[in-house]
Amino acid sequence: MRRYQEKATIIPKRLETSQSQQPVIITGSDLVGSAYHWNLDYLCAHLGYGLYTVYSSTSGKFKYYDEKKVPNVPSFKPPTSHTDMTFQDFVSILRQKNDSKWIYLQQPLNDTVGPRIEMDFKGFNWDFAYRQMKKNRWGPLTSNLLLVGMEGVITPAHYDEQENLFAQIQGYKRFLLFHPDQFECLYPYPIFHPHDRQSQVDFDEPDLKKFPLFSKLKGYEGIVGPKDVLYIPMYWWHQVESLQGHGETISCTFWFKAAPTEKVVYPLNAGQKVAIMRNIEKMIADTLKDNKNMPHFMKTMVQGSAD
Ligand SMILES: CC1(C)c2ccccc2-c2ccc(C[C@@H](CC(=O)O)C(=O)C(=O)O)cc21
Ligand SMILES: [Zn+2]
Repeated sequence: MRRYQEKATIIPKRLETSQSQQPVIITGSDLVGSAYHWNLDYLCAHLGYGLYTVYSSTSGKFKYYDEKKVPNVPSFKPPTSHTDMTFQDFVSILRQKNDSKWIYLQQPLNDTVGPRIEMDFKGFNWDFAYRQMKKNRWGPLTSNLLLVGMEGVITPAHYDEQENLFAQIQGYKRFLLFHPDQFECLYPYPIFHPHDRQSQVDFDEPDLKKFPLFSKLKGYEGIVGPKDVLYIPMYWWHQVESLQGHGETISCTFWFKAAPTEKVVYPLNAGQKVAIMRNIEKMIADTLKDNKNMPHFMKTMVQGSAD
């Protein structure tokens, strides 16, 4: 990933989250201590023969897209494809080291896994996870995603709408994180677009004519290795690269719903403004029914009141 900017703030290392919705790399939590022995052979032997969703990309970049929104953009060409296969098949493709084919397994950890994996899963440091949940007033845990990525894969810049404790089990991942207030430097796709929540800017070849504020982007950088847990606050943009030279990466995410907003306190924070922008954009799209008119309609709305 070409360095898009000279200096990035290094994500601080702590023993647990602070209540300030700031990213931290948590060390020593043993959140997934019972999975430190997970490697490809162990997972092959114990994950069972369920089918796993495996994404493939010709570019090494895995820009997520929402299949339900593809009809909204007739010209949309999916940048990745996915198939379901057994973990054993995934590992044999991974080991073919065919460098024109990049693959990335992502799969909710559910009850199809074998008894050994279930035992490891039950052995996670749930006490730590729930302590962070209570301390930060997050909502309930919604899912744990198992991720196995080929070295070099990149998940381009996007934000998620849940709080995330990202546990690294094997390999190294470089994270670039950006505060929600960097929204205008990252030019998200429209909500109705399949790439909703993703940045339109290609960090390797940024089109500064089309996206001039990208050069003003300021962010955080951190490398997570085995046993590290990164707290990715909701609405924070992140781009993730599985570092070359350290083999495949194995990660597990812990996604929590947002904390309930009791009393709205002014001034609103950047995350709240993103939520409001999303709600307004959804209302306009529902009212207009025709997504093509959205940009013009919203520009008219703003320019109309420019004077
Ligand atoms: C790219 C991929 C495999 C994917 C394809 C299709 C649908 C969803 C996803 C998805 C969701 C989460 C991640 C993990 C992480 C990025 C990373 O670690 O690479 C991240 O963004 C997060 O933890 O929030 C990765 C993926
Ligand atoms: Zn994400």
